[in-house]
Amino acid sequence: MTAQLLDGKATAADIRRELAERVAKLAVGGGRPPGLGTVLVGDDPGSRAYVAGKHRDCAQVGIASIRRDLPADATQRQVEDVVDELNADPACTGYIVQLPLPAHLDANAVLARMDPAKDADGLHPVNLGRLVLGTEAPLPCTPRGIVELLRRYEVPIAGARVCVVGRGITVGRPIGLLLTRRSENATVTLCHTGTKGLAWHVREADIVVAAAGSPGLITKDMLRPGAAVLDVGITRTEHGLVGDIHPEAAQVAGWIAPMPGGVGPMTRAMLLANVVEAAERNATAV
Ligand SMILES: Nc1nc(=O)c2c([nH]1)NC[C@@H]1CN(c3ccc(C(=O)N[C@@H](CCC(=O)O)C(=O)O)cc3)C=[N+]21
Repeated sequence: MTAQLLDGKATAADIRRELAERVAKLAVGGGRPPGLGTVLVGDDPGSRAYVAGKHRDCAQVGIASIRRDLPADATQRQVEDVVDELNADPACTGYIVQLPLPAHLDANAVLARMDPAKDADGLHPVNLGRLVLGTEAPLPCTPRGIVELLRRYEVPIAGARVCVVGRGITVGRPIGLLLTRRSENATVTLCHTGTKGLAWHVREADIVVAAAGSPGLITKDMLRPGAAVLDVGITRTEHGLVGDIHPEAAQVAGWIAPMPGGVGPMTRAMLLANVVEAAERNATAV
């Protein structure tokens, strides 16, 4: 038996087509067209590639894009000035600050300075607070992409036992909050570097979300046969990109979202969805 593919690449393409229609409707309504800003500091090749991908996605869906690149030695003040500028720019309806920022910068202070209404990543402290409260907010893109992918392939979520591996702010921490809402109703175990008996926790799970950034961490012997397994890890090695899920896991899993082609493209599609939704909220708010 081999696992069914959770095809993030194809699903993200479907979502982009749906969003392009919604953007066209916004234009008919005479509202302001959505515009996504990106703030990139430094010249990490991975970060550059992601940001370039986001601008290509925008062009495809009809979202304008605004790009602000700063040198690796930019000061806190220079980055915050760009944040202030995008907060004030009416053409920028949503934006992201590409993470990680260089170590000399205070990323939390930068995120907190954003206008929460323009936070396309859902990572502003006010929006993370809303996620805890369960009130309306832009949702973090990767967790939202994972839920959307599971829904479209009809992987049962309600009542499922989910094991999340990794407690990062962009994936591990928020996905537990999302999946335990009443509308999803999963039971979530959050594992991390302090977890004792990781294999035992993973083996209990109907759904495994691997977001640790540890190549090949999840092996086939750890999995419950038939489990849905989503690879969110990306490590750059001399052999190319390597995920957190060992390739042999596909022999045991029921569903697999691979890296590449799984959660990554969904993350990008959800960023676009957050921008379009913010623009729709603006259109009805006037
Ligand atoms: N403020 C902020 N928001 C983010 O959402 C954010 C971030 N910072 N910093 C970095 C991580 C990483 N991330 C990815 C998005 C798409 C792919 C993606 O599309 N991956 C392709 C392959 C990519 C490749 O070939 O390099 C795939 O999995 O098929 C990967 C990684 C968003 N992040």
